[in-house]
Amino acid sequence: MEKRYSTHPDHVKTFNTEQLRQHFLIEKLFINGETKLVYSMEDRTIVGGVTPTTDAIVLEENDELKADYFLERREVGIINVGNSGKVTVDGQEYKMKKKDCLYVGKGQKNLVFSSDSASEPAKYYLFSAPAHKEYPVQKVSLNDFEGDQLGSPESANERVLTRMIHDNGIQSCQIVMGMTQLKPGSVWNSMPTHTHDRRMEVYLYIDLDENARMFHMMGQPNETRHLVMKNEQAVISPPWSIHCGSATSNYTFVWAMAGENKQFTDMDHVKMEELR
Ligand SMILES: O=C(O)C(=O)C[C@H](O)C(=O)CO
Ligand SMILES: [Zn+2]
Repeated sequence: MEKRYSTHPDHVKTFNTEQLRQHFLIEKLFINGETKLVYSMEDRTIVGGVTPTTDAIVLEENDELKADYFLERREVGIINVGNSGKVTVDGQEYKMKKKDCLYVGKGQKNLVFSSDSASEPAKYYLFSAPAHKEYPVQKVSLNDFEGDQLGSPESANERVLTRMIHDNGIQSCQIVMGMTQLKPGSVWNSMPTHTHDRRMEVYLYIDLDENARMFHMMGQPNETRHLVMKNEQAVISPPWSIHCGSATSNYTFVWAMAGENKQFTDMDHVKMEELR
């Protein structure tokens, strides 16, 4: 499991492009036939990609966790961003279409991931955080929700935000997770921007054309930086950092947070005049 340490905002100011990418960007999450896991010290979250092809993949316990099994002290939100497949949780099978979301709580021992087609595999995006209590396994599909209509075509940020794991949805200890879909012609996400010192966040960009690029913004509001990202790449946002971006075409992104306040609306909005 790859490890990423927490960073101090004063240190991040000194990073060049490569250092910024090493600390915050997750370039390749989905590798055919493999599990890729990144342990971030930001709220002790784990970001992962599981891409089963011919054989099913079992989510193994990891030596770094010093646990008997992966979810001994953790919970996980799983969103399939690839083709259809199945996830089996302690013998119970869940069919997973693209953009279906499965929450698996602390204490579930055996997670097995498979794809319906080896040549067009499912791609399971995982976001895990420490958990103190067991919550039931639950599955939802994107079309179970209407979503919140945000932005406007005039501001190039017309989008539908869907909360899946949150206070009034699937219950969890720490995880808040969902996705935002940008309408054609709209390219800006999360503007006006915000921070939330109470929790970290990860954005995974999907449905982005192969030749399109995302210019993801991060940093303290008065000291911003950007990362150029491609489809299916993820970026870690420390609690003190803004997180927003604009791409050269529309896209979808999965957002996932963990920390001490699960209220989605707990955000410190940044005034445009503060941005530098
Ligand atoms: O489009 C948006 O705005 C978002 O999706 C914002 C994220 O959900 C977020 O950053 C929540 O804290
Ligand atoms: Zn946020």
